[in-house]
Amino acid sequence: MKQKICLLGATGSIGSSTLDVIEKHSDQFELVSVAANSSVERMAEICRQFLPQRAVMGSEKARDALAKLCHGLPIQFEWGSEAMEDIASDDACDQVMASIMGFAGLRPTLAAIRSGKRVLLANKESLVTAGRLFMDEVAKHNVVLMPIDSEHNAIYQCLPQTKQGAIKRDVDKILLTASGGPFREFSMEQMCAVTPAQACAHPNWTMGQKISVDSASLMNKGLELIEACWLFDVTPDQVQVVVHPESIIHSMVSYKDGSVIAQMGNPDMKIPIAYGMTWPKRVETDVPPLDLFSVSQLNFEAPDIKRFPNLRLAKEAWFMGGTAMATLNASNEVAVAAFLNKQISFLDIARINEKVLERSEISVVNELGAVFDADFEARSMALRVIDTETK
Ligand SMILES: NC(=O)C1=CN([C@@H]2O[C@H](COP(=O)(O)OP(=O)(O)OC[C@H]3O[C@@H](n4cnc5c(N)ncnc54)[C@H](OP(=O)(O)O)[C@@H]3O)[C@@H](O)[C@H]2O)C=CC1
Ligand SMILES: CC(=O)[C@@H](O)[C@H](O)COP(=O)(O)O
Ligand SMILES: [Mn+2]
Repeated sequence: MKQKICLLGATGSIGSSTLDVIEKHSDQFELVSVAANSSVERMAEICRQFLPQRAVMGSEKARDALAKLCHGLPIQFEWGSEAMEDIASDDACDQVMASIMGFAGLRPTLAAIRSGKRVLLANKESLVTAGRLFMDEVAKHNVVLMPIDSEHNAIYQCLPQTKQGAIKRDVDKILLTASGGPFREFSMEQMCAVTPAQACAHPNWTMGQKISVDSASLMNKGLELIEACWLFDVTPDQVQVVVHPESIIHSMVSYKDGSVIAQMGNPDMKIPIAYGMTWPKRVETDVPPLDLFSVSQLNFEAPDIKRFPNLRLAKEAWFMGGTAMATLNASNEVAVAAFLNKQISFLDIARINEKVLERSEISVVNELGAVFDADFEARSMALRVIDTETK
């Protein structure tokens, strides 16, 4: 029986790598539903090639445009967040790739969890913002949650495996690798004037714009630190961020006997995606095998939180607890969008995040509404800060 896949964020970078894996292993996988926001032409190509049963867009206008481009295809065209939740929980699928960018991915990812699907989690923002509630739902519905983020997938691979999944046993600490991004060696003065194009030019990975900017500001590592804490039930004190500019080691687990187990490979998301889709088995990918002679050297250094304060802010948000992580994430999403629109400078991103985190009221998260309220408030505050500072 083929595994039936629902692909949320089909038109993005993770979406595209997932489609490559599905295509290469079409004897094992079938794409049954897809969702994206507004990239109608790319979605039309996907629909023509894979003929999913259902395709959902972010707006009615985008849905209508897609339906027009795909006229005659036996596909149900829909729009809106409820339809996204519906395809993610539909009986027609077995696995959901959660690869919508940002907080917008939270509701459909939770819908997938609540309906017991295998969840392939790329959308780190949903776990970072909803944290404990998210993990409680995973436990309640006995869901296989496969981390797709390369570092977390690596950590998962480095842990002892059971039929239920990886377990944390005899672990001393997690070594979370970071490339350091395109500005690893830049001074503050140099970072003042960097452009969105420079920030999006990641040295090792080809990714969407938002996560690329996050990598450049080290917010990606901050989000990943929180992500690791929720996924592997550790605190930031048990996670050491290690800058490793080559992105060959994707993370490591250090055990109490002094052993360190690392997962390595060429930096290509098809590896963690295929692993998540086929676990506990492995399948071939078209990623070239790692040639250590051509890599030649692996380097390591400590992160510099003075130049990259977002990493510190993420750690602080974890210790503040409650809605602090949703607040920081929302501020960052707004600030990154403003940077990409050339409204603010690169260094303003962390400044805005710090102000919003400092000024926001942090509350306990007893139910999902608290997360959505914090997200809304922090977005409004971030926009106000940007508005005042750019006048
Ligand atoms: N790219 C990578 O290598 C990695 C990515 N991740 C995570 O995976 C997620 C996706 O990243 P990436 O693929 O790079 O991002 P992209 O920007 O390339 O793609 C984002 C996808 O999400 C869709 N989308 C955005 N907003 C909405 C919305 N409101 N409703 C529905 N769909 C929406 C986009 O649709 P449209 O095209 O129509 O806008 C697109 O399909 C992020 O959370 C990121 O942190 C994690 C590890 C690695
Ligand atoms: C591919 C992936 O998982 C990204 O999150 C990547 O790790 C970004 O790299 P850095 O944030 O380490 O620069
Ligand atoms: Mn990552």
